Amino acid sequence: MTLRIADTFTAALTRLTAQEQAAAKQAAFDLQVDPSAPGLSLHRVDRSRDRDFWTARVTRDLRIVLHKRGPDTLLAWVGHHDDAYDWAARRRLEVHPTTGAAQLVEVRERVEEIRVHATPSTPAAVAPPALFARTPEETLLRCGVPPDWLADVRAATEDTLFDLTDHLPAEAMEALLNLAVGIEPATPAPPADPFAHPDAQRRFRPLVDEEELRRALDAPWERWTIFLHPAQREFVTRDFAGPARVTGSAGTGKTVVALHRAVRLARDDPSARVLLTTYNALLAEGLRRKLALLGAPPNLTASDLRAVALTEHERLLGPVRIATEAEVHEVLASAADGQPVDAGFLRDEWRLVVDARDIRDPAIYRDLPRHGRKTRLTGDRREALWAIFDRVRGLLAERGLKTYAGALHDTARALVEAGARPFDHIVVDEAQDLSLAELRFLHAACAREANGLFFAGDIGQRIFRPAFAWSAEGVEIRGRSRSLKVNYRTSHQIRRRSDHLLPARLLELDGGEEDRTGVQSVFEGPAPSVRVFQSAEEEASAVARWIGEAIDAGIAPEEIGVLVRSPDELDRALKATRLAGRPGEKLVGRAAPPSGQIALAPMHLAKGLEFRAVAVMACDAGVIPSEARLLEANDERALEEVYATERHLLYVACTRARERLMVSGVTPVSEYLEDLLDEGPA
Ligand SMILES: Nc1ncnc2c1ncn2[C@@H]1O[C@H](COP(=O)(O)OP(=O)(O)OP(=O)(O)O)[C@@H](O)[C@H]1O
Repeated sequence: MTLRIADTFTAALTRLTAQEQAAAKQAAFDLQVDPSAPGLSLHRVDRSRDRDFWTARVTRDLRIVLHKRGPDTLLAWVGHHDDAYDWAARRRLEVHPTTGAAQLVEVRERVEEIRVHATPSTPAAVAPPALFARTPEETLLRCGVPPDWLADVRAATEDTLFDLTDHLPAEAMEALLNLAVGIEPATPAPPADPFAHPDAQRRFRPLVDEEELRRALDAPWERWTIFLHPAQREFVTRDFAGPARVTGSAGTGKTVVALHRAVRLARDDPSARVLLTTYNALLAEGLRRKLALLGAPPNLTASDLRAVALTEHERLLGPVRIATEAEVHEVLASAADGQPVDAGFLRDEWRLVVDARDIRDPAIYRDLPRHGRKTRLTGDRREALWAIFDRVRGLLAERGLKTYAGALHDTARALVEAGARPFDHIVVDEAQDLSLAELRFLHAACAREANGLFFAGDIGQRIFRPAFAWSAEGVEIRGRSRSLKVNYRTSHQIRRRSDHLLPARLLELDGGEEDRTGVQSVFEGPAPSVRVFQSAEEEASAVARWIGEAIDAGIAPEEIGVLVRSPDELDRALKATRLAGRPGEKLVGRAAPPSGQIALAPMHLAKGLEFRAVAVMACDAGVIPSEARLLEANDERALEEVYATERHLLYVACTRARERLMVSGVTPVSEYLEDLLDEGPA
């Protein structure tokens, strides 16, 4: 027997109470062991056109809907008795005549309430045109639209297309959204096995053993644990001859790819040492939590980069103490004592050039092309500066200190010299924020070229580290980098508005270009609210009202986040939540939102989190972009960098929202709000 689980089953399971879920899971296990066990009292659903639908008894009132054909059993749905029979009566499992994919299709004539044809709020004179009125039928069929639904699709306008979301198979809906923006459906040859079609693989997953069934049922709301998009699956399973990368805007499932790929590599070769890593400890903790849902094999380590690097340093070079930022500043000041050099310039020159690139030779410093640093330096000036940097290294060594970048460079060198590369495969999440030293370390730590380094990241979300050309470090991903285009996290409305913050194309220093267009969200929600207030009090009251509305709409406090630019604005967030009668909890230095409470967080900490509702507040001029950072910028290039990363930060904050987003500030507001205020074309 082949037992499969449908995504409709996991979705239905999440709608049950915890007690009902436990009972349903037990029944699913019983079914896997013996689908004809008498306790399940199987009944055929006589009202269904599809004679292969059955129900299995879970409790007096709960039923699992099964589809049984030949040796195949599909867990299709679960719910209360009458709902279960109704659900099955309205469905058919069929093979799409054009794509050849297995589909659970809603029977058109049984759907009474479909609004597609009705446009009561729009007078006929201004009714928007039907999107696919002239599209050939054959193209719609290639999208996977079930033949019964062709007429509805033809009648759909921009305003009504999303009404079809609950009725059409998800893959057909996505293909239509693509078609609406000019992307033709891909047409793989129909497979011999309808369940082997990439569209079907997203909806039906064979369960090989009890362990897999347990994992699928333990976290049914995390649908990514079982149902991957074909583009995601490709990144997971594909073998690459060299370093490769998955990109994509916020919420397109890059982390999901990184997790599955790391697990896949570790399972394929139990003797391979696999590392899943990211740039900070909070994000690594998040990865470990998610990895637990996939059942990580023992040869897979998930850890933050700093911890991995310092462990390797200790193994090869002994323990190290990393200088704090204050210690580095102090050493720089002592080394420059008496010299006429600007402290800010010196710090940047050390941090962004000499230490970042591990320049140890004065001749190299003298001849260094100053990409990314616009200040011109004469030969004499470079010599004087070099003398200072030389003293800096001496002082650090005297004090038994290394900078983090310095420790990474030393470890990378030691790894190469010893030929002791600790990992066979390394998967890096949030790779846009890797520093040059970190990339060099990773390159040195990875033993294999094929399937060696794999990166997941979005250059539009680079918020911490300056950009640099990866190819100059021997990491050549060009030709092995592609982006994901389906957004699973944010509603169509929130994604579209947040996208206004970034250009449609982002350039990379290697000469690569990332095209951010053509992304589709899989669901709709209310339009984001972008507001400008006269005072902080007014803003706090409005955010409080907005929180109240979200809670009234059934969103739990822990599903709400209030994000601000920096810890300095957290009190404004706290005030708003107090006014809402739900004082939030500040999320400083923790990975997970507090249970039962609204999370208040600075934007930098929001990476890795997501909430059903997000208020991004206190976006005033001077707050974002941060005035302090702008004042610190020493040259035009540094200024551009501040503007870009602050913009990315706001983008990160807005895209943590799944369903509802409010963005606000007190006048004069941040210049970035202008972009968000503009609703753009619908
Ligand atoms: N195949 C899938 N099916 C259902 N949900 C998915 C799928 N892939 C991703 N998701 C969900 O989409 C959301 C975003 O996924 P993920 O965090 O991997 O995106 P990301 O591209 O890494 O985002 P960001 O760039 O913001 O870090 C998560 O809630 C995840 O559970």
